[in-house]
This record gives sequence, structure tokens and C-alpha cells, in this order.
Amino acid sequence: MTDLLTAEAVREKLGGLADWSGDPTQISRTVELGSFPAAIAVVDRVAEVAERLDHHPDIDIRWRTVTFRCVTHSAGGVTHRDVELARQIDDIVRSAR
Ligand SMILES: C[C@H](O)[C@H](O)[C@H]1CNC2=NC(N)=NC(=O)C2=N1
Repeated sequence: MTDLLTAEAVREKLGGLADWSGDPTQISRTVELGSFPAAIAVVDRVAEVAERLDHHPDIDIRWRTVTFRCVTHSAGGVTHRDVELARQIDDIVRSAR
């Protein structure tokens, strides 16, 4: 199931993802960790989850600040797979703090 979410569905999903923002083209979250190694450790754990899900976020790393962007490239927008990935990123970030 990789159907594109409508603008309304994305808004509704973002209601349950307090730290995320976005629109039907992408959803994103920026996280500041305590150090560069801590940021890399989080990215490494996200990489494991992404491989397991076969769904990969776009990641921007700037010292200890990491931005995750989730979009289903093959579908050209946000799908439920991005919402699931976002939830798992939240779990990782929560346990890293
Ligand atoms: C073959 C494999 O399933 C695809 O290339 C996957 C891998 N990870 C992916 N991740 C994301 N975010 N979008 C995709 O379209 C995508 N495609």
C-alpha cells in the first residue's frame, strides 16, 4: 500500500506526530543531539530501521543537528510508509535522550 496521502490525511497524521511538520510533498523533523557522535549514533540506528523497512529518509547532518525528511520517492509524495518511518525515528530519538 503506497498510495499518496491527501493534504487532509497528511494534516491528520501530523496531528499525531508532534515534532514533525510538512505537507503532501514531504514530512520532516529536526533534532538537536548532545554531540556530533550522538547525532551519528542516532543516524546509524535510523539506518538500521530504514533497511528493515526498505524505506529510507533523506538525512541532513550539521554538527549535532539532524534533519530527517520522509517522502516516498517512487510515489512522488507522502504515504503511510513515511508516517511509519517517522514514528520509528521518534522512538529512536526518544531513547537517545
Ligand atoms: C527497491 C526499493 O524498494 C526502493 O528503491 C525503495 C527503497 N527506499 C525508498 N525510500 C524512500 N523514501 N522512497 C522510495 O521510493 C524508496 N524506494
